Amino acid sequence: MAAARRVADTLFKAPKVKHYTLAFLLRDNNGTKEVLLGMKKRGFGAGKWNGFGGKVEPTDATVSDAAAREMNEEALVTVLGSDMEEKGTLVFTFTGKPEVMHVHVFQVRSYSGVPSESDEMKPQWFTYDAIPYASMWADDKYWLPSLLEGKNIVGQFDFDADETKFYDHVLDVTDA
Ligand SMILES: Nc1nc2c([nH]c(=O)n2[C@H]2C[C@H](O)[C@@H](COP(=O)(O)OP(=O)(O)OP(=O)(O)O)O2)c(=O)[nH]1
Ligand SMILES: [Mg+2]
Ligand SMILES: [Mg+2]
Repeated sequence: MAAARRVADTLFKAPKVKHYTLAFLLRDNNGTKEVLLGMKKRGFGAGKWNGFGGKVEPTDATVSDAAAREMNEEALVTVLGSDMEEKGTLVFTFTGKPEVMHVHVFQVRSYSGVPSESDEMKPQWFTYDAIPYASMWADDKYWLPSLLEGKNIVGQFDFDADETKFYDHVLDVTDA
């Protein structure tokens, strides 16, 4: 549990911590497992494929509710906070930025509606062998395969100021 210890110390020492959600919608498509990713159209991480999520707001009752709200806003589906399955924590630091990002990671299998394009995301289903890691955040290939295997993750990635590569990381993967 080395990563959990490091994450705890980073959060404890950070001048400011901002909470985010990140959720992956999963489906079984006639026996083939698929995950919904969205091409981010604006803001932080624009031009990258990612799961759905965003800032936890003071009006969200819980982090799970925030994850469901963001999924609903960005993929135009209906998901309940109670259907969000917590899968772990990722912490991101950026050189020169005092603020630390605390990302709460979820998966969800139960939803209604058809994923559709929103102002922020253009959704697309991907089979697990076709995840576009080259067009995702640099850290994702370290932990997303484990997440898709059903594992839980705790990690920290310390990025350079330009947000393109990380110079240090710790990651714990545990069975669910
Ligand atoms: N996969 C992955 N996701 C990341 C990384 N870093 C990072 O912030 N994210 C996620 C967490 C959030 O889901 C998202 C950033 O939040 P956001 O900018 O989409 O916030 P939001 O939806 O509230 O946006 P807005 O309404 O304020 O425009 O990106 C990363 O390294 N890998
Ligand atoms: Mg977002
Ligand atoms: Mg938001």
